[in-house]
Amino acid sequence: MPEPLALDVRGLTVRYGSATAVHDLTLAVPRGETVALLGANGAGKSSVVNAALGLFRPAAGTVRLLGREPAAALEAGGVGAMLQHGGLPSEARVGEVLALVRRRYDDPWPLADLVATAGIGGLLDHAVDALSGGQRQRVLLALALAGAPPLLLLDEPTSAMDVEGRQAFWTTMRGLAGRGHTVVFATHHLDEADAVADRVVVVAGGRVLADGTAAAIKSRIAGRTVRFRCPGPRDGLTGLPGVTGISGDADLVELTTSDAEATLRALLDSRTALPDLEVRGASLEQAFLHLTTQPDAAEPHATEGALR
Ligand SMILES: Nc1ncnc2c1ncn2[C@@H]1O[C@H](COP(=O)(O)OP(=O)(O)OP(=O)(O)O)[C@@H](O)[C@H]1O
Repeated sequence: MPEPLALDVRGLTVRYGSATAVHDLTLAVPRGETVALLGANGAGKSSVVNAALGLFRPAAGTVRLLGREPAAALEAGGVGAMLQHGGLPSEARVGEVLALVRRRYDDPWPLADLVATAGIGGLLDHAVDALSGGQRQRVLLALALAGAPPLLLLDEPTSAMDVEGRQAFWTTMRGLAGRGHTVVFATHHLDEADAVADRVVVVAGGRVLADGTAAAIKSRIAGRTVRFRCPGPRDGLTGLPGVTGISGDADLVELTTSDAEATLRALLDSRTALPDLEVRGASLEQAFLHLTTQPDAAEPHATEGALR
């Protein structure tokens, strides 16, 4: 018998009243993968995570976590979750909550290591009501890890963390992935997805728009970007050979081009200087915007699984 998938979502449809938030979505995550769910606000990421955790009964479709129904997988301690609006009991101290949750498991994550891994050493005596947003997320991480679960489902786990907290968090996740844990996380931080995930699933309108490595998704944008400092007028830049788009701020211009060489030749012919010139491949952010702003971005025929 092959090992069951860590996360096996088939034909998932989620409705809130008459509105359909997730349409017939299928997502298969083998054990050991780190998968990022990307999507704009309202794309359906939380709905997928919450349905995967069995928090409500979907309108259609099935979910299996580690080969079991969500409730059974959670009961068995196989799944750790961080929800977007994850609650903590009020009027308790962090250490008390952690002890309570660890007691649920036969073989909990050793306390000292758990505290160090989640970076909450200085918080154990703090009242949960007095935690900052980022501290709260670290405590929620510790609770999610308390049973040393093979599967982690994380909904925007770093949204309230500062840069240092985010870096520490992803170092922890990389360590877990290296030890064979499966990590599925929703995020708006495309840099995190690019740096951490083996696989990126772009969701729009409750459907999978693209599913592949960050490199494969970036390659969906043909061409490269040409950047340079340009405080003066930008007339004619969009008409240069190869240029498919223009962005940037007051000082810096960024041209997307399907033919960087032709664009550069034309720029050098027309300008005496191109200060701070850089030519780069497309970023995941550009690919994401490109994918999610296509007119047919959320139509049923979108390219589910096309990159795998
Ligand atoms: N409890 C609910 N009742 C009604 N509509 C809901 C509910 N939860 C989500 N929705 C709607 O379902 C759609 C998908 O929402 P969801 O929260 O899954 O998106 P998301 O990708 O997680 O968004 P965000 O990045 O903003 O967290 C949205 O249109 C949202 O308004």
